[in-house]
Amino acid sequence: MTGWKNQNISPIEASPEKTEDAVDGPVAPRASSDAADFYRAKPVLDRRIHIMGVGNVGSFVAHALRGIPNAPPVTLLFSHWEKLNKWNESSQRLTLVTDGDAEIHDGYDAEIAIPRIRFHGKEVGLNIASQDLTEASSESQEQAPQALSGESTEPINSLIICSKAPFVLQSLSAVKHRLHKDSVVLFMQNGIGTVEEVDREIFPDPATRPHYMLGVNSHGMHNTPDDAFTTVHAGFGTISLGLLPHERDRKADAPYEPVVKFQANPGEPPVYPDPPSELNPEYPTPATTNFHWTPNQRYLLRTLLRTPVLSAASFSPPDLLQMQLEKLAVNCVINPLTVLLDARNGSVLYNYALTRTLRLLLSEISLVIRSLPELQYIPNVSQRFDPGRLESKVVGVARLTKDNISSMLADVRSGRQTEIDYINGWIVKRGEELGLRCLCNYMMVQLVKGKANLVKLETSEGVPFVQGKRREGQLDIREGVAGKEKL
Ligand SMILES: CC(C)(CO)[C@@H](O)C(=O)[O-]
Repeated sequence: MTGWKNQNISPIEASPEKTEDAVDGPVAPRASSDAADFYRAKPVLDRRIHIMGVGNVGSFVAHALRGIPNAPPVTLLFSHWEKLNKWNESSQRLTLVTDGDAEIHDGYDAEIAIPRIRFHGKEVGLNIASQDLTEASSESQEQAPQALSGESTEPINSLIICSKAPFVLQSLSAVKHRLHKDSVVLFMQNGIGTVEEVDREIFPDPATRPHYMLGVNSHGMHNTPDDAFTTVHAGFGTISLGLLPHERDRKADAPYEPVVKFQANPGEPPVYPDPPSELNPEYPTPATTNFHWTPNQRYLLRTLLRTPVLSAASFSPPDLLQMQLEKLAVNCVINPLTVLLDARNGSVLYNYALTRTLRLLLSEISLVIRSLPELQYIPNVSQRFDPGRLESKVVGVARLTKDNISSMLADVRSGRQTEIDYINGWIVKRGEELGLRCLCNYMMVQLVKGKANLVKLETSEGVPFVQGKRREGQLDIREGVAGKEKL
């Protein structure tokens, strides 16, 4: 062990008042060390939490939040009138089924926020079929009304976005004018890469960009076929939470500085993990892992942490990133393989041909992750992301969830867009940036897309749609079967 610390510390670390505990703006003096006093120092004015993406994860979080003492007001943001109307006609309650017991929570508000279709970084309207996409110009974005009929224009201070990764941009487009620089957006998606897209396309100006948080979920949920507002909590997990540093505070690819884990004797210099033999001049200066929390971030974190069913815990940005990457590695193997095999998660076990396949994938994934500049000075990254250890992780999750249908297989079977671009696709993209060619992962991306296209074709082609009640011998066939002449 060596005493090592980069002399070129970032401005955040250099300013003592901006520690993890600092809040924006003037704060009342801390009269006591009581935690409640500390949190009361700058109360959050708006306790309302908006939840976008009312699928399994969104419903689970919304249900949990309304179950705590002094529950916050929760607004569900629906993306389709059909589902909102269904909600309005229902008892307006969410049900969570755990081990056969149903728990019902109510008191929700509901709003519509219609996803804006985007094409090449621009909003092009609401219905992709009605647009000439090749002629989509920048005008279409400027001319697009900010709020559509029925949509609210009230500011949103705390938003949890649970939409699937490919729909995050469309969904956020619908509320971007309601988010401001002090809002907090908590991202809860599988895969990686949505936040970078949101920065580029929705909030390109760091000065007006909201603050972000990230949630890595390992709870297993599924829906119930006959009730859109009932979710089954099938597997107990955790939600790891943390803030995503704002660009104002940290360069996106700056390595994180190792954190002092041990201080043998008070008063003696801290012991740092083994340093790199010398700092790589190609990387930006290491950034601190201590970032200040804004009042809205702090409020959202605190509320989620006091919601027992979520089993939420908070982590520093580099720890959270590593958890996200571990989950990504597991998803990179189980999700595409179960799609290609059209089989449950356990199918990747006890099959040596598949073990060889997953080892090829993991060797690329491990190399990309271990080469990420962000993790360069974090101790034990090589061991944590060693291909052998990742294989144990994959096998462990496949065993635990052996009877489950992976989320990607479920998407392909029902003709929905998959998250493959944010899973294996992210590995391919980061690999390219680092000069590493990930051919196996690239092939997985293409095979999954190919399989999804095939399923869509098979389910649409030549299948007559029967409308209404048939009398004997009578068959009504709807016009315009995909890929065919009109019948
Ligand atoms: C781990 C996993 C593959 C288990 O089903 C899950 O993350 C999923 O379905 O995406």
